[in-house]
Formats: sequence, structure tokens, C-alpha cells
Amino acid sequence: MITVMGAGAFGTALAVSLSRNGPVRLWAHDARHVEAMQRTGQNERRLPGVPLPTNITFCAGLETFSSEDTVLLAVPMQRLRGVLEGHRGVLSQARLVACCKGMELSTGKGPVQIVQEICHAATPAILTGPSFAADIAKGLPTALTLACADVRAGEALQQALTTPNLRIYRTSDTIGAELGGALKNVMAIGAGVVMGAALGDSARAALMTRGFAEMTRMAVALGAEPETLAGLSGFGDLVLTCTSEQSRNYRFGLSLGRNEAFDPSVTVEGAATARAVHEKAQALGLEMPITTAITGLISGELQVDQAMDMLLSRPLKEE
Ligand SMILES: NC(=O)C1=CN([C@@H]2O[C@H](COP(=O)(O)OP(=O)(O)OC[C@H]3O[C@@H](n4cnc5c(N)ncnc54)[C@H](OP(=O)(O)O)[C@@H]3O)[C@@H](O)[C@H]2O)C=CC1
Ligand SMILES: O=C(CO)COP(=O)(O)O
Repeated sequence: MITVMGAGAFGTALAVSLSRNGPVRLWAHDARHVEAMQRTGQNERRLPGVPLPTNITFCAGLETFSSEDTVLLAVPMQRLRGVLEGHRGVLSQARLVACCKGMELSTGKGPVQIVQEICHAATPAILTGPSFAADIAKGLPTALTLACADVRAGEALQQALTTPNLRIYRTSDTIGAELGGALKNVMAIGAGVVMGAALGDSARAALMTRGFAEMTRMAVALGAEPETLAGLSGFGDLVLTCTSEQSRNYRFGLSLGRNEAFDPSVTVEGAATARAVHEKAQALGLEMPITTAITGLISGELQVDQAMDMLLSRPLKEE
């Protein structure tokens, strides 16, 4: 059976799609949320307007969990460690598929690394790539990357998680897959700033292209294959979230660029991740000027014109 931990927009959308293959269990950390989903047949809090199929069951505990189960971890990045530590006993030997995108602020680690650290005997994997929860929930066609270092387990997960609308590609490069998803959110905030400040489509294309160079530079320095970054989990998701107002990271950037307030209850993974990436780049001695500028914009230490001056006045170099 598949258990999805995290009843946010993404976990709920994955549960809806996977329920076409068989029964799915959807876990939420808040028992009142579980009760509301049972009562209304919808997740009004995080994915309103989507009827939840009857073969999705809801729970706030994992009492009936079997170690044969596959678990999708669809909680926000900065909450992943706490969720795993709270359920270490039951999850210790499961197949654990991280579905979150980001880098932990306190450690600079990605989701697969955190799963490995806490649940040593589990099989860790990550499901990532360009996919808005609302699109998946509507049954629109979507392609994702499943990364698992254990090739056999990766093949089994690829089969189990493919649905008529969800096409899954596989790789064993978990480092590349998790970094692609983390780093593209930082660039999506930057693209939003560019458009919010009316700097133009050409500037956004420049940011995406040079941002992709930064993403690849860091990922390769940390052991990723450059091909992974060029795939769905990197380039694919960068394109999606730098160009669509469905992206919360992009919308957050739009408000920064317009000097407008942004609803703090909305999950914006790129905000904490920008800081984590900036710190890691400094520790590794990597040049990541766009990430530095975006981090300064998010913290309020830089205004848009200062960030632009900083980027445009850098010494001229080869592409
Ligand atoms: N939405 C999307 O289109 C996509 C999202 N993702 C990724 O999925 C991950 C989750 O995002 P998403 O579902 O969109 O986020 P949402 O903001 O929709 O939901 C977050 C969920 O996490 C829950 N939560 C908050 N704190 C905790 C905690 N301490 N323990 C357990 N659960 C907690 C929230 O509960 P509560 O409501 O009670 O606060 C809520 O159910 C992110 O890393 C995101 O990047 C990936 C691809 C697409
Ligand atoms: O990662 C996503 C799409 O692939 C979702 O993006 P946001 O978190 O910016 O909404």
C-alpha cells in the first residue's frame, strides 16, 4: 500500500492520482484536518475544489502501517526532519520517497540525505520535477523524475508510482535530483522579482540561463551528474516555475519585485533554501552571484536596483 505523509496540496494531489492504481492512505499531522477531509471528502485547507476518491483513507497516526508500505514524504522541507524523527520506529525499513524540494537551513542537507541520516535501513528515493499539484489533481499529463540509488528498488518504485497521467523517468542520481528541485525554487523567486519589477522578458531569460549555470555548478561540485540537472528535475522544473504564476516561489518573487506584502502562510520553499544555498556556496568557495543577490533581496538587505547593479557590474567573462 502507498502512504502519503503530508496532506498539503502536493501530497493530496499525489494521493488522488495514485488512487487510480489502488488504495492510498493520506496522513496529516493535524487530527482536525483528518476529520474535516473525512467529513467533506475534500481537502478544503490545501487543495480546495478537488473531490477525494473513496479509496483514499485518512489518518493522523500510523498504527496500521506495514514495513512493506511505500511512503511518500510530502511535507515542507524544513519540517522533514521532525516528521521522520517522530515516526522513526515505523518508518525505519520502509521505502521512503521524499517529495519535498529544498535544502535544510540548519544543516545544508537535502531530503534524501536527511532520510538516510535518520532511517539508516530504509530505501531512500526522491520524486521531483515539473508538476503543479492542481495539474496532477485534475489528471493533466505530467512527467516526473524518480531518483533512487538502488536500481532495483528504483524500478519497482517507478512502476508503482506511474499512473495513466503521471509518467515517471528514473535515475540513480539522487544528489542531482534533489539539488535540481531545491535550486530551481531560488531562481523562481528571482524570476518573479524580475517580472514584478518590470525588468522585462529578456532579463528573465538571462536570469534563467545564468541561474541554470549556477545550479549546475553547485550540483556538480556536490557530486551530481550534469545530465540530471538538464532533465526534468532541474531544467524542466526551472522552466515551469520561472514562467508560471501557479508557482508560489514565483509569486513570492513577484511581490518582492513590486514591494508588496506576501501571505506568510503560503509555503515558499525557495526562501529558506536560498539562504542555505548561499551559505553552502560560500563554504565551498563557489561563485553564485545570482543566488547571493536573491538571498539579499529576500532578507531585505538589497533593493532590486542594488541587486541589478551588483550583477551587471561584475567583470566581463567567457560564457
Ligand atoms: N504544491 C505543488 O505544486 C508542489 C509541491 N511540491 C513540494 O511538496 C512539498 C510540500 O508542499 P505543498 O504540499 O505544496 O505544501 P502546502 O503548503 O500545500 O502544505 C504543507 C503541508 O504540510 C503540513 N505541515 C506543516 N508543518 C508540518 C509538520 N511539522 N509536520 C507535518 N506536516 C506539516 C501542512 O499542514 P497544515 O495545513 O496543518 O499547516 C500542510 O498539510 C514542498 O517541498 C513543495 O516544494 C512539489 C511539487 C509540486
Ligand atoms: O515545485 C513546484 C512545481 O514543480 C511547485 O512550485 P511552487 O512551490 O513554487 O508552487
